[in-house]
Amino acid sequence: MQITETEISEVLLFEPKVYRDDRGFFLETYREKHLKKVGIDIHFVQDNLSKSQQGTVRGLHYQIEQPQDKLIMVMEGRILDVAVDLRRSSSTFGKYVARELSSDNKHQMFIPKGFAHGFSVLSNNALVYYKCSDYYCPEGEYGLFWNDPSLNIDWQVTDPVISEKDQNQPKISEISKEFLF
Ligand SMILES: Cc1cn([C@H]2C[C@H](O)[C@@H](COP(=O)(O)OP(=O)(O)O[C@H]3O[C@H](C)C(=O)[C@H](O)[C@H]3O)O2)c(=O)[nH]c1=O
Repeated sequence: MQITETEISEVLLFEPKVYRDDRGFFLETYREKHLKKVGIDIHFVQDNLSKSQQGTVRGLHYQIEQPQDKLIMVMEGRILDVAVDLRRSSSTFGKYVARELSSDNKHQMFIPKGFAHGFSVLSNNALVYYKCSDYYCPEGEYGLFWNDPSLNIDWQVTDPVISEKDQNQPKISEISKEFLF
């Protein structure tokens, strides 16, 4: 497993070793010791799987109560995965990391607590599987408007498919500090 920092150092890109042979391929999707090796001591308690059509944008979401670290991977298709820094004291507050994750490149993104997460679907469909270090807490879940001009995220999709909930999320400037990290 190759682990590299992104331009926001706490957001990491994981590149698993892929073993290919005449039958296909094998890779280990997760080993706790790989996180420990880079000083991350967390325990994932919930795994999620979502399927989305081309052009979907899911997010940007985060939990204040029961904040979640996430390890994102793509089982089918191609997404642009985005993490936005919502840590008020961070020098990269309001900045984001975006990486293409796909069933072809098998790359994974580790997104720690303190970040909002979202993704856009660049292929016909995308099956996105991710591990979370705390449980879903609907009453503690908050969102950030996907198309906030101050973030200026290029989701690489036209006419995005967005949930009504996500169309009505606040811009970062509209979020009061108790709903930030
Ligand atoms: C997130 C979640 C949702 N649900 C239920 C609640 C709704 O009835 C249904 C769809 O939920 P939602 O529309 O919030 O799903 P997404 O838009 O994919 O939300 C996710 O989008 C971004 C990309 C994230 O990183 C979060 O994990 C999560 O917020 O699943 C659950 O039962 N458990 C869960 O952990």
